Amino acid sequence: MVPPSSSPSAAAGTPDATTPDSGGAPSSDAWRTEQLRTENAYVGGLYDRLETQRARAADRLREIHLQERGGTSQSRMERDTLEIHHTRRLAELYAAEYGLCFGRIETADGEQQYIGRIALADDDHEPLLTDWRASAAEPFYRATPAAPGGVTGRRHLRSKGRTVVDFDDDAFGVGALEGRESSELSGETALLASLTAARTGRMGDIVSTIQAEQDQVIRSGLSGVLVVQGGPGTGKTVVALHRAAYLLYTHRDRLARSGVLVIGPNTMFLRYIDQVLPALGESDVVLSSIGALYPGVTGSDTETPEAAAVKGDARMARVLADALADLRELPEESWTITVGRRSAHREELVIGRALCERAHAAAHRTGEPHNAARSALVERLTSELALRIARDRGGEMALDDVANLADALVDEPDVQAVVQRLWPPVSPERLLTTLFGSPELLAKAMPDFSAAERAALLRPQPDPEEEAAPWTTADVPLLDEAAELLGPLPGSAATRRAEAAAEAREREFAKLVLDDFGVGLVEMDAEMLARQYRGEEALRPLAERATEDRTWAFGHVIVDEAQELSPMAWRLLARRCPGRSMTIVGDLAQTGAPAGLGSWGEALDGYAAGRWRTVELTVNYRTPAEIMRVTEGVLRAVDPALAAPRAVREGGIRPWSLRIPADDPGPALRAAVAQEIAELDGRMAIIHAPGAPAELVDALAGLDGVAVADGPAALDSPVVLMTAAQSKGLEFDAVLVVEPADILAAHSRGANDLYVALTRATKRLGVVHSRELPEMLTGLDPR
Ligand SMILES: Nc1ncnc2c1ncn2[C@@H]1O[C@H](COP(=O)(O)OP(=O)(O)OP(=O)(O)O)[C@@H](O)[C@H]1O
Repeated sequence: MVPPSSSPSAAAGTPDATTPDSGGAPSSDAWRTEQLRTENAYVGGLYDRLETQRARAADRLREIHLQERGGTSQSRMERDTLEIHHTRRLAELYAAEYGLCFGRIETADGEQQYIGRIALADDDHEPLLTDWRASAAEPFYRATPAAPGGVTGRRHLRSKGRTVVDFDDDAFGVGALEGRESSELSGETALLASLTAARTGRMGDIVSTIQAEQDQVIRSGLSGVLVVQGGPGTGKTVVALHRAAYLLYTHRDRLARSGVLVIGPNTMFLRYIDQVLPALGESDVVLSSIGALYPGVTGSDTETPEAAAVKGDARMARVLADALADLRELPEESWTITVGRRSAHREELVIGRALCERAHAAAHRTGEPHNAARSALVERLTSELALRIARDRGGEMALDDVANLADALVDEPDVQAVVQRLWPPVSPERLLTTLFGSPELLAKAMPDFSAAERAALLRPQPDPEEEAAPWTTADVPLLDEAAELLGPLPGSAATRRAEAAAEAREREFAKLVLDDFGVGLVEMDAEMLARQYRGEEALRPLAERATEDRTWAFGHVIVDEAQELSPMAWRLLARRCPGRSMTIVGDLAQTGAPAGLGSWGEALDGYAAGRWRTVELTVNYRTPAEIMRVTEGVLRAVDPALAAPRAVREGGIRPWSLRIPADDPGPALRAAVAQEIAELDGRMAIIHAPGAPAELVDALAGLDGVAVADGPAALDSPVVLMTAAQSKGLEFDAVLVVEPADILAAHSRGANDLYVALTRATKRLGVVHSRELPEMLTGLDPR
């Protein structure tokens, strides 16, 4: 319970708490101290209430745990469901600890409403705290001095632990204070404090300082495809994650069953963002990169840009279908086989091309994927052969006998060999390996690609004794496309794994059932068992179930750095989101991938024509104005028509450049890095062109805290060495760009990569070079 002295009505009792009484000025120490005392009393009451709620949820959980494990399976299921519910609630209540309440609004009628991470009410259901996602909280984020929408005052609270240590007031309308400059930023002081705080290697949430244009994106409707275009640092990533939390809150019934998928460019980025949603109390979200969307495979980033571009090309869908068609043989004229080798009815059969074509047609007519359609081919082939045998034997043969004969033919080795040639069972892995290993097949299936493009895909057939080359990220959409064409392969490793897991779960469930009813006492109806089993299955965490299932249909898909996705990756995502409820977040100026996008229509017109809308974010929260000025020429080189987002602040630190000797760059580079480390408060990235950074690593060897970005954990180091492509989506207090001319020259989208590298810093930017500085880089102070 909130203590009476600090109840909402008591706080409202100071009619305009955001303005001073007649004796004080808004910034007078006495007035601020008094305001802080009032706010602390209220917020203290909210924490008491939070504790009460936690204790209640913990008690409920304890009661559930104390219940006998016995009872019917139905009652155990109910118990498990309740356990999940209360565990989740408890997690939510704990996640809300930090910054539980971060602001309040006041309306003309004197009503005050406190806004926080979750909703809290007293025992009479009187609201004490409004959840930031509730529609009632919208004015807190949307009100501006120009469009206050009934809000007369807004206060942002800043806390340390459970104590409110400061607050900022935005004044509106009639209550606006004279002489105070009105800013279009909401909670400016809190915002700037958060933007200039030292980075930790993990993205944090921004619930307390979401800006109006960002709030519109977050609360945009669920259906259709929302494209959020915005330059570097405009908050696209953080906004997309808050949108996931908002959508799960607002459409819980729909999305809790199907889940939300968030796609990021690589595992390092996923690690960078992975604490945002848990901090907002959300767990039914799957974070993945495209390279991890095919169960059982983790795509590596070892692809050449040429191969990645070809593999991402939309025409590859047809190439795979043609390559598959090529694996289905037809005889030139006929094949002759022997059946009944071990019986008295040994006979030779001629299987002509026309029969094989009819069998192929029967399989195609099913409309099933390749592996599933095989049985129709077998049926057609064996029944025609059985009829022929019956006719050849003369005399009448009962229909049942013909059917039995057809069944027997299925097991004939020669018939099986024919079926194998006509319609071999194929796994996605085998289809790709066969295609990439055969210049002839590549030439046949890819007539409209150049010889160089076909050569980019060629790789040696793996020696059966040796481990095959690992699959790459660009292979994953192809594997998925192939899986769609082929359907599951009975007996494949992936199917066996899934079957084994399912069997284990079924056994566990069957054991429960037997425990309930006793062996042999009750005959369970199979359908009932299955229903019960599906119930158990639903209790497994959604993220686990969705990740294992290639055919999972997500309720909403969020794609970050979406400009990097190839047409084949878009096809894969469209399959994962048949309802086309998506949020697409990106910046066409930052496209670095060879198969990446030139326009949003390229990706979306094919899947969601007339169902996608675009919004633009225009303010750069990350990069100070001094650094953005350095990037102006680079952005022009990317595309003269593009406009940079407006930097929200000057940083006060001039970006610099340092020329180092070309013949022995090591010592000077090391000295420059050491100097930056000495200045560093937070995290730093040293960004270089693609290729082995051996000399960089050598030069920096022994410097404290320097790590190579070879995995997500590298972000825990104070200083990370990475390529421009790896730095996409990340941010650091300081950035050192090494040899920008090499980044520019690395590939056709080098300017885009350089733009990305230069815009990663929140405070300091240095450029170290031994070659000429590219002319497009201006505004650097030479050291
Ligand atoms: N309203 C806000 N309050 C506090 N911090 C914010 C706000 N909006 C953005 N930021 C911060 O600005 C930084 C940039 O945000 P984010 O990474 O989401 O931008 P982005 O548009 O995805 O950038 P890029 O395209 O360059 O990767 C992050 O540190 C983010 O937390």
